[in-house]
This record gives sequence, C-alpha cells and structure tokens, in this order.
Amino acid sequence: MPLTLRSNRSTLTQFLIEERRRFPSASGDFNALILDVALACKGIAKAVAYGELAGVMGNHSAEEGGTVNVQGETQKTLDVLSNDVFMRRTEWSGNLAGMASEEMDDPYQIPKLFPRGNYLIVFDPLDGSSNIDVNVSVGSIFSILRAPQDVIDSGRDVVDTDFFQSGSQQVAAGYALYGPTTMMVLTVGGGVNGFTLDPNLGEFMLTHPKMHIPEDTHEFAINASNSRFWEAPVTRYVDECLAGKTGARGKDFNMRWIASMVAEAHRILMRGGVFLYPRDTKDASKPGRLRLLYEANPVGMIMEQAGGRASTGEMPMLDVLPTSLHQRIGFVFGSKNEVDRIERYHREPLKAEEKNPLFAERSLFRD
Ligand SMILES: O=P(O)(O)OC[C@H]1O[C@](O)(COP(=O)(O)O)[C@@H](O)[C@@H]1O
Ligand SMILES: [Mg+2]
Ligand SMILES: [Mg+2]
Repeated sequence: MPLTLRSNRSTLTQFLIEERRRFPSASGDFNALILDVALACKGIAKAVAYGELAGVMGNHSAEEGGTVNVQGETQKTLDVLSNDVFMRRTEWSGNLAGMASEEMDDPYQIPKLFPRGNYLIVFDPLDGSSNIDVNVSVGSIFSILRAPQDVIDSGRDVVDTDFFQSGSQQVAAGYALYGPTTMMVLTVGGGVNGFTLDPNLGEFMLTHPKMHIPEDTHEFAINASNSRFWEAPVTRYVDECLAGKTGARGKDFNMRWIASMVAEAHRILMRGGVFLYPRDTKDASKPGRLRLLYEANPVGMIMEQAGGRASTGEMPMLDVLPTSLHQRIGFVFGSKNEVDRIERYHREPLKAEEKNPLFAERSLFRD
C-alpha cells in the first residue's frame, strides 16, 4: 500500500535546527550529537528488526569476549552490538568528553585520534534485552550531561565522579523504542516530542509533538512476583489498586507488565499510568533493580517534562546525587497524582494492620 507522506511534518534535523534558533548562542555541537545518537538508534533498529536472520539473537558468546556485564547480568549478543554501535556513532565527532554505559564497567575514554568535546553521554544501549528472544519491544535510553569545566579545559580522561550529577543537570534525555514502529522520544528541556522513523526516507519525523501525561490513571505496572519483598507503603498502594471499586480508591485498576521499562515508559507517555520498580528487600546489595544514571534519570526527565512525575518513592528522582556509575535505585514514575500518592504513603506512619501482615487485607484474621 503506498504511503502518503505528509509534507508538513518536520524531520528530527529540522526540529533541532528550529530549537536552536531559539537559543542563538548554542554551538551546534549539541544538535550534531543528537543526530549521531539518532543514527546509532537507526542502526540498532535495523539489527533488532533482522533478528535471527542476522544471527544476532541469544547470549553473547564467551569466544567473542565474555558474557557477563558489570551488573553480573548475562549479556545478549544485541546488548554488545548495540553498545558498540552507540560508541562508534558518537565517539568521532568532537562533541563528547566521555561516555558511560550499562555494558561497560568503567567510563569510556574518547580515543586520542578524535577531538574531545563538552558533553558526556550515558546510555543503556538495549533496555528490556532479556525479552529480545521473544520478540517483545526493546529500546535504547540515553542521558546527556555537560562535562565538568576542568574536563573541558584540560581535555583529561573522564572518571566515574564526572558523571555524578543529579538528573536535574541533564541537558537532554531520550529513548528509542524498537516496536512495531521505531520511535525516538526526546527532551531537550522544553517539553517532550516523539518522532517516528520513516523507513523509506530513513528519517525520524515529528509525529507526536508536545507529549503530555494525564495526571490521573487507572493502570499500574509492577512485577508482582516480588510482592513478598515490598516495603509496606508499596503493598498498601498495590492492595488498594487491586481492591478496585470496593476499596479505598473506589475505582477499578488495570495492570500491565512488559518487563521492558522503555516500552512501559512509552505506554505511560501515550495514555498515562504508573510504573513501580520499588526498592525492596530481595537482595540487600541491590537497593532497587533499575539503574540511576542511564535508566531512572533519563526516563525521569522525560516524565517530568511531559507533566508526569518521577520519584524514588520517597523523593524526586532528579534530585538524587549519584554515588556510583551503576547505582541501582527504586523507581516510580508516571501520572502525577499517582506518584504523589505513593510518595505520601512513604511519608505517612503505618497503621497497625499494615505493619502486621496477619491483619492485612485478604489475611487469615480478616473477615
Ligand atoms: O525481569 P524483571 O525483574 O521484571 O525486570 C524487568 C526490568 O529489567 C529491565 O529489563 C532492565 O533493563 P536491561 O534489559 O537494560 O538490563 C527493565 O527494562 C525492566 O523493567
Ligand atoms: Mg535497561
Ligand atoms: Mg540494557
């Protein structure tokens, strides 16, 4: 079926140029960096789309350099490939002072043969990759920070602490979603805009201008298999959602869990909802599942810029000062009123029945 191309749509390049006109002092390096990232995402989208045909499914083999990342997680072939694409597409242009990724233990130094620039990029090259073999939507997440002034002045190698900037310091954040269509969702600080990849033109076209998250929702997302490890405020919140019309909330809720955060973030951006991967007691060494610098902060910035909220459960995510490169953290985001409510539950003292599971809703001692 021939596609009718709407000529009035902006391309990502046009959009960035128009944005830059509003800030005449901007150097243009930043736009070039975003376009490099977009090109990396197009490359990853192709690899994901070819899947088994390109021999890129399954775990990364030990002969090709190892199978476990710094998080102790088995790397998929596509994790490694996507990481490589991100690095190669962004390292050369003179816009970056350094980068860090989920798939690299330490910060990556821009090779000496390339000039160094003013920005740092942190990325999750493939989010939701445990789903890749079952053909569920996955994506890439990125966060752009300004490099510390002494890094810019001296051109020195970057170290972990250069990246320890709160999420509110991000210059830009975004993700690409490799779903039925490939999309890029971007914020440069003035709202959130969504671009769909036109496969014929090879261009991201502005299809979702000024994305906005409804303040209320009746849809929540959480991995309920962890419920025995949740803290009481989270149990209270989920129990109230499950109780539906008959409970404290007085309305029914729907539940979703894709296990691909980038896809959940996109659903929430499109129609509202709340996502929780809270801090829990499952593993004392992991205060949460998701990573602050390249998952929670960029998705958090997008949520806040779209009128939603992002929180640790206790405080705004974007106010957290990072203490390590691969730091994990509890993450709650989405429709504003739900995130506010979850934060309030964390502040409120527990009632006796919430402290004692024997008296909780659906317990032995409750009629
Ligand atoms: O398997 P679980 O515990 O439900 O965790 C799912 C979460 O893990 C993640 O896949 C982690 O991201 P990576 O795939 O980049 O490691 C999130 O996208 C998702 O929300
Ligand atoms: Mg991830
Ligand atoms: Mg990943």
